[in-house]
Amino acid sequence: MSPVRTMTVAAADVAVSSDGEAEYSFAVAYNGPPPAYDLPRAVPIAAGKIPAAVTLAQVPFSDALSLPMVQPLSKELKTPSSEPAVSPTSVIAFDRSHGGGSGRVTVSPTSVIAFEDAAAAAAAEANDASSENSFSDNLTTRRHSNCEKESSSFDFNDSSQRDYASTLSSDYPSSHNISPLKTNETEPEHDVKRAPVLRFEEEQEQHEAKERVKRENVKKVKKGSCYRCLKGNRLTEKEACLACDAKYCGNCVLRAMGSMPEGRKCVGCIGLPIDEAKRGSLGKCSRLLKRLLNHLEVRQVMKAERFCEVNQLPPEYVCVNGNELGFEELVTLQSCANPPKNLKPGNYWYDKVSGFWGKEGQKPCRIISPHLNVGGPIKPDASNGNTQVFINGREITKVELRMLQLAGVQCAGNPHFWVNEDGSYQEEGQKNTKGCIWGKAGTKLVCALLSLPVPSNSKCSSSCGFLSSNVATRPVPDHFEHGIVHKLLLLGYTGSGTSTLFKQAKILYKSTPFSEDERENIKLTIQTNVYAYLGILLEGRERFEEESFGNLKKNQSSVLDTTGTSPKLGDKTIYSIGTRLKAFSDWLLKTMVSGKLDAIFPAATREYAPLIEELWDDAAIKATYERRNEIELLPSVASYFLERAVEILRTEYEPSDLDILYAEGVTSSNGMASVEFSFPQPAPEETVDTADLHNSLVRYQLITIHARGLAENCKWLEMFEDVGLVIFCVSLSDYDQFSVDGNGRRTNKMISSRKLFEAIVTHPTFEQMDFLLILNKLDEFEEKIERIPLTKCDWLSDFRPVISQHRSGINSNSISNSPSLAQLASYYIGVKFKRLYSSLTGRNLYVSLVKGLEPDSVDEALQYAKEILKWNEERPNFSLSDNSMYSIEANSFSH
Ligand SMILES: Nc1nc2c(ncn2[C@@H]2O[C@H](COP(=O)(O)OP(=O)(O)OP(=O)(O)O)[C@@H](O)[C@H]2O)c(=O)[nH]1
Ligand SMILES: [Mg+2]
Repeated sequence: MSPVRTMTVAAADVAVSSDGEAEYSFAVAYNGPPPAYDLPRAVPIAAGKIPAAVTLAQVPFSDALSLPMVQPLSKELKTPSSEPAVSPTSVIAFDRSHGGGSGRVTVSPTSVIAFEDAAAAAAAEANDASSENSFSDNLTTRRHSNCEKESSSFDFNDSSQRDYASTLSSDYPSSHNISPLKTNETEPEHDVKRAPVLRFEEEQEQHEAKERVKRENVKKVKKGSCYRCLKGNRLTEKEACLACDAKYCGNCVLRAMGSMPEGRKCVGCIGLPIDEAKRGSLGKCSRLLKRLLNHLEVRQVMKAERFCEVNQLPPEYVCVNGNELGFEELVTLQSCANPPKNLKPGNYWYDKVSGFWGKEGQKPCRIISPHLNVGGPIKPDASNGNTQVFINGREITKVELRMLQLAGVQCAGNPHFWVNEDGSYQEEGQKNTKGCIWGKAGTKLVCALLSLPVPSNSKCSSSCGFLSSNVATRPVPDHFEHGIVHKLLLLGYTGSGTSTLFKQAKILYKSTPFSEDERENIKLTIQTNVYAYLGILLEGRERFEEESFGNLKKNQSSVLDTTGTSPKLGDKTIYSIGTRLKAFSDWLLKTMVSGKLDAIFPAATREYAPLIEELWDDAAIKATYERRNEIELLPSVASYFLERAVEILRTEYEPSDLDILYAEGVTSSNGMASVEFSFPQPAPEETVDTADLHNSLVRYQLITIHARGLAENCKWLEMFEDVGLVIFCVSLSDYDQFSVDGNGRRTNKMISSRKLFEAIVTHPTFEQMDFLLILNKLDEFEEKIERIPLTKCDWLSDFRPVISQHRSGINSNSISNSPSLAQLASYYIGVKFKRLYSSLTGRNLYVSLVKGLEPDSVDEALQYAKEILKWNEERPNFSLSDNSMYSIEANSFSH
């Protein structure tokens, strides 16, 4: 018997004759090379004469050899309207003689499966009620998808094929549990009464083929539209089939999915395994379904989805320590106290002593229940470690070694450790426990940063008794344990704005950006800062006072020159203050010089706060503040705080989010900080694609390291080999700023920034990593560039902007159309960095222009980072042409 090829119907027309009976005709569109023989023809037949097959009774798989058959109905099929629970599903067999004789079309009997429950019947009724329109709609839908499918599944050139069968699946439950079709070799022409013989051979392969075809279809429907009605767009709320990912809008989902005996699957996918990528969403009902079904139905469908047999993970898909699991092992693994969550098919390693669990060849991703009898013995190279340090017989990875070192475990001399489930460890062959890896405060945080798992319960803390600090006992989010978080590493030269961006991310994406404790600490930092700003202002006052005296003296001598008399020198200028304030000023400046401001001020606030009001009201301070632009050391942000100095320096002051954003020095005490978040979901009233919803659940971890930490030979950076994207921040307004090193050498800050950038992008850890350059402080830059030329910085000395006449005022109406000087200059700087990056790495740099103090601007930049990560995943699908987004020039800018 020749193999049977499934062919799809390319076009179907439906007409209703005058007597109310539907007439059907089918045609196959073929766009391939001209065949050497006559093509088969589709002959219109009367729908009423199509015999239908009844439901194939539950045929046990083991009975497959008995070749179950769909029996032809003894009576003729009624029209859909008269018999709603039975709908026509046509099978067309093309019978072509060997050697390319004239094609004949055989329309073979229809297979029909009755609905299994009332809900499905109701759905069918609803379908019928919508009468011809919806029915022809459905056909049109299929016509669209099938037209595309045809070219790949129909091969006219294969002359060995004799029979071609095409199933046209209906909206009603249909051929899904009538397994692969095999028709008799020779079908009598127009024999509409004989049933095809159905076999269960190669069921698995056929299912897979069917699934493949469906997936192909899924790809071909216009993006965003419903797979049934072809209407809607990306924003239309939809439900996706768990098996083939076909997406249906609210109007179509119940018709497409019927009673959902296996959860959310199209009727045609019932019996098919789910797409493993969707395993995590099993049993998680969408808003759309909740609206369409009542509470009880939702529960039933979700329960079926989670527990029905066909949706379970096949045990043999999971391989632990080199052994495929058996059914019992899988049950053991999944039902233990602390199972690997969202277990997917794959190869894993499992350290039965400590409970460490990971993907084969990778670092551990979770700590599960120990001592489970699953899989074989662990192999030394299970995680592909190369450190010569072993834990329970497995050579650990570099990142684990780093974690052990940070946890204070002595790792010199290539030790072999025996680590127990509670984290206590000893060297192999020795009796004494040396300590507990979870013992050191902060180990868990380090693990979080390194994407290493931590124990999910407090067992280790109680047994080791070491964990006392806040950090160590803070619950570590679940996703850290799963390692499904995208890491973004934020770096930049001192003062570039990394902390500001970091805080913006917290404020933008966290519901509680700062805890009470953090706010209390930040309050003290802000108050200390304000005293420091006051100190700088008072220092400026002294300078201005001296200058005034100098000027006065000069004036007096010139008066003396002309008059010959010596007028009495006044002992006051506009910048002079009274003795009380002078004493305070002297003391404050002395404290600042000694570097003890931090230590003294939080405590001294209560004592000195009353003086501040007096100080701020003083005319000399007001006059000094007027000239604040001349005080170099006073940061621009100081005015924000100084203008509210009295309020801020009161003990009852509580910083707002904006205060925290503007505050300097609040991000990290030890040079490193991290925050994890998801990009917010769209507002509930907006309807969204489930893919967008999924996106909004993806977790991101933004990690920042202070430039100081980077200076120490970038040694921190080795820990970040699994970062998805490095965000490097440069302050645009640094181009005219200079820093002075210990030897008194002045270096332009933009050049220092560039040097750090060079060191980071050429660091071995980041060899293959993408970089997003954030050109920050655009607001400051826009204002500054009008006053100070970019050429102040040697590196930027070849900036020759072409200023259009429009901009220079000849046609003031067109100003908005021509780029501003700031735009030209910022693009120029971006391109300078792009060229530098490209020359160092051969790759292209993404650039974003940002105003760090504006939330929307930072949001845009971080969303851009998210897109870059997404592109990275999809990159194999992009062609890297000159026009692509990876181009070196300005087209990978975002602002
Ligand atoms: N005008 C303006 N000021 C900004 C912007 N971004 C940051 N700043 C200010 O620049 C100063 C330095 O910003 P930070 O975020 O502390 O910079 P940093 O890189 O963390 O600096 P260090 O931690 O001191 O190395 C702060 O006063 C910020 O308020 C911006 O886009 N525009
Ligand atoms: Mg900082």
